[in-house]
Amino acid sequence: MSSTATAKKQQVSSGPVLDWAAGHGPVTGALSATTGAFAIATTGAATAMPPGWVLAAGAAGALGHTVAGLRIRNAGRTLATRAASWLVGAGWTTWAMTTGPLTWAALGSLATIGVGIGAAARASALYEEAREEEALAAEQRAVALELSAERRAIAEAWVERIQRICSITVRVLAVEMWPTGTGYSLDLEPQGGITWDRIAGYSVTLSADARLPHGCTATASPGIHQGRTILDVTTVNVLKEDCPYPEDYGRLSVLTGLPWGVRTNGETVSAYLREQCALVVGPTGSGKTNMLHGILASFARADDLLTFVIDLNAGSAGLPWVLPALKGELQTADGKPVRPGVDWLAGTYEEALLMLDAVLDIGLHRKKAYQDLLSRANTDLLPISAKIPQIMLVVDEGAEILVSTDRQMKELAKKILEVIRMLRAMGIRTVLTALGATGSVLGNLMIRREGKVRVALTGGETEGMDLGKMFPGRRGLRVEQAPYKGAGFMGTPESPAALFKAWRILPNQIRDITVATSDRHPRLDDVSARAAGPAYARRWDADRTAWMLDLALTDDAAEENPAGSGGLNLSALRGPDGGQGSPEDEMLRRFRAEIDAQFGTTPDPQTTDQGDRPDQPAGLNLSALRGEQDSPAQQAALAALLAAGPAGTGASAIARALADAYGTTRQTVVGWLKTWMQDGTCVRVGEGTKARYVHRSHASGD
Ligand SMILES: Nc1ncnc2c1ncn2[C@@H]1O[C@H](COP(=O)(O)OP(=O)(O)OP(=O)(O)O)[C@@H](O)[C@H]1O
Repeated sequence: MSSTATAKKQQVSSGPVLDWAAGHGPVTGALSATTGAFAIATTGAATAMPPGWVLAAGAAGALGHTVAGLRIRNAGRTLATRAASWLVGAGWTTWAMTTGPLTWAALGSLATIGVGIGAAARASALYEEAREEEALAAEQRAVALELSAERRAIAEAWVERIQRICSITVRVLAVEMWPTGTGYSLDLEPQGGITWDRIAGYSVTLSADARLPHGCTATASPGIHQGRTILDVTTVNVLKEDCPYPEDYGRLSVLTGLPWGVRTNGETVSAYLREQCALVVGPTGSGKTNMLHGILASFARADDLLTFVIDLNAGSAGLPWVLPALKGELQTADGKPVRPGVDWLAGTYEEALLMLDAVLDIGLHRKKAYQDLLSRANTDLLPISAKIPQIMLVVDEGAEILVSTDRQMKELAKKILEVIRMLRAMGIRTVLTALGATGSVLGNLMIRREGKVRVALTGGETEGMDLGKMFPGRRGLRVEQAPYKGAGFMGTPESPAALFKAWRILPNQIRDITVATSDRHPRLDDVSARAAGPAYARRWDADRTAWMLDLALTDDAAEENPAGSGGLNLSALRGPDGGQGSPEDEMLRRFRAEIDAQFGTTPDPQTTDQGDRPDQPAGLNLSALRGEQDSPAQQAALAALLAAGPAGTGASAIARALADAYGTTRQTVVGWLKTWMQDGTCVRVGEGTKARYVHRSHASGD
């Protein structure tokens, strides 16, 4: 008894060993069947295997495949083809075993059977495929039928409603259900040359007639051409819910749009500010400050924007973006200090004036200095990039500054308007906020013309909220449609004014974004930094940022000691005799030293031989806050200065002396020397490259 036959018998009876549903292509299937049959026939003939066994195995094979085929719902003809292949194969094997498999007749008929099985398998595979596709298509047809029944019902209802209420006959060309499930859009063709604004005028009545829930609207806007209208119908009030600021802090660009919130259909609404200025109106409590943080977040995420903020209300709009970094509370993943999320923050009139003068100087200088670049690029718009960043000037309650009658405010207003009027091409744009959309704010031609990105946060407030003036030509917008904090209307040249919700952004997200975007902020290009001069370079100096820390200290002190007699005392803000610093002092000192070393935007003039004059500083230089005398390196520097005697010494010589022991850079020594000069510890003799520093104990004797 041959072992092959036994094995085959075992396989047939043991069932699970064979996978009857195992896939074979027509060619491999036919090959496998014929070679298998031939092998069994030759072995069977040689070992005198009873031919009946092969027939039994063939019948079992046919049965197994039929059962498996039924299970996966193969077509009848596929089952028949498979079963027939098994039976024909088994029949040939039985015949060949009795008559001898190695004859021309046996081999020829086996080849013919192989070709036959292949062809039949191919035909049944094609048939199965076609069957599957047809089943799928039928399923889709059923879904589409159901959907189109719903769409048809919507279309019919709106054709009837518009006819009844507006007396306008419309044809509905399409109904698109929003993927968010919060409404749908109708593509309408009003008959008789009627335009979209006629339907828009009936928006409120149409919404009421459609029994839309509160906060939902039917808003008409222009379609693909003048004879078409899009009617957006919201059926779920998404404005009521909080929309948290998305956790993706990915890279943005002013050229590709800055997302500021979401529409009622869940789509993101973006501002394109390369050429446009923006106006954000919101009465107290409407969520304006929150929205401003969302805007600053979008600017921080862009790698071709630098943000300058003016907030005369104690800088509160910009402080959350600056203070945590300035106080050294933040660190990047690799332990580096973090750059503030805005590049310049002015909280006082004087600082705002400095900033505006610098911005105007930058703009005017860019016009001259980039002439070549503009002609090479064949454009009159400065090509903005990470190398030549756009400056976004954000002025909180700026619209109120523009209409103020106060002398100082008028001075600022004049400069803000100059920026808006003259510096579009040179990549300087503004975002102004206002408490109300009143005639006095929107009466300004410059704002109307240049500030077409407009946001009105209503918070349900109707006073001073003239939506008609804010979004001229856009009918059917009513304050009552958005009575929620952070909700309102936003319109841009690209996206007509409609309801939207500003993302809710929390302080910890501001900190996270500050960290995540720290190494993404561009540097002010050299041309601009030179034009802006010391006003820009020294924007983080102690005397100019003291107010921020004072505010923080006042807050901390108030918390710790209501009487106001305690609290933190940062040695950076003290005189040299201030004594030991707290851990906060140390952190501040380290932050300033590192940020000076890493983020110098332009060379600090005191680090160049000729520029050793305090009246010509440049670069992000926080050294003025380095007043502490408690670091060993600084003590060593002081000792070197003393040791130099009346002849004095230079910053380079001191840095060289300290380099090995402390790794101190020349820039750091320059900072110490400057502080010592200011507090009288040393004096400078000589100018330019001949400048030497002499300790006061030697200088006074002369
Ligand atoms: N987009 C928003 N989503 C949800 N809630 C918001 C949103 N914006 C603001 N709020 C809520 O409204 C409150 C007031 O917001 P915000 O301080 O931004 O208003 P404001 O208009 O600047 O008011 P004020 O001028 O008094 O500061 C917030 O504390 C928050 O609870």
